[in-house]
Amino acid sequence: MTNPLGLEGFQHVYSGKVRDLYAPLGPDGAPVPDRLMLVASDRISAYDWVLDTPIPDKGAVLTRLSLWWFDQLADLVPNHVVSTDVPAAVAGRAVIVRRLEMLKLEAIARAYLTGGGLEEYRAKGSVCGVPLPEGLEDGSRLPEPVFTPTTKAPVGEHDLPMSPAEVEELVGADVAAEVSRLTRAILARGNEIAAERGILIADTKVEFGRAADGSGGLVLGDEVLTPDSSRFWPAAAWQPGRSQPSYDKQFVRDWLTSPESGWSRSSGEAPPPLPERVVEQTRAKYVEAYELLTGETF
Ligand SMILES: N#Cc1c(N)ncnc1-c1cnn(Cc2cccc(F)c2)c1
Repeated sequence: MTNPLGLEGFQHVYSGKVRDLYAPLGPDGAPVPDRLMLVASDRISAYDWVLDTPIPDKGAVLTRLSLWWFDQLADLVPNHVVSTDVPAAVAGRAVIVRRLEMLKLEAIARAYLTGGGLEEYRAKGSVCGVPLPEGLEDGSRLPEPVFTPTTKAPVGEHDLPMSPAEVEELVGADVAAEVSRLTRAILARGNEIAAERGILIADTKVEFGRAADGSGGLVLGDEVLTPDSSRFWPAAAWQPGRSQPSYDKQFVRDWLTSPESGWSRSSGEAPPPLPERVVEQTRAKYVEAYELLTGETF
């Protein structure tokens, strides 16, 4: 398996849209059994495309934000973070984590109604089997966060909504209830903190695993409450009844859908490279979100 970043002592395991997974190698050249390294790239995706143009520092900003959230949530749930002692080539945007047996589901919670949840609500008056009040619109705040899990689809396929019964069949009733409780609690805590700082987190996707030896309970893996795993909205612009502007991707979306880009979503062609001003505006939004939420300077 090729090693895209040429990281000595690491074996490339998997590449997602914007992140990569590596296995640290031991002195014998074999993967260290209970460790992985998550690397966040500067890649950005929009309209289901990974864009050609990187956003400088995006990987580092989102890594630092996720680490900060793991700390804010440590009283709620243990996490997989081991250290940030990583190769210089990925310093600041990679994390050494405990290797877990990951649950085969995307644990999603929604605090505001939009996207796929809104579509289901409009069709059924409920989301993932949870009845919702009448009269909700795009962007409506839900009475409390709703657990709306999906499958982890193979690459190139779409994740599918899971009913409570399907989650219980997959992981058992007790673990299903705990995953639901924790996912909703993480989003509620995230919004308690973010709303004070001008950001609404409409929904979020987290991943849980269990220690490989089966000991202990659920461990929070992956990344947590970043603009890549969650919908971030500027609180000041919140207006139910329309599509909400994205905190971090609106400059990209606006340019790609403007005549200036010469691109059409329906063309099936890859989007063109982003102009430098859009790159700089987008980088600034990631840094702004990090600094507002954490109170730290990037
Ligand atoms: N986190 C975590 C994790 C863990 N602690 N133990 C075992 N497996 C995983 C794991 C497997 N896939 N992913 C998703 C993912 C994340 C980051 C980059 C990617 F390319 C892909 C996470």
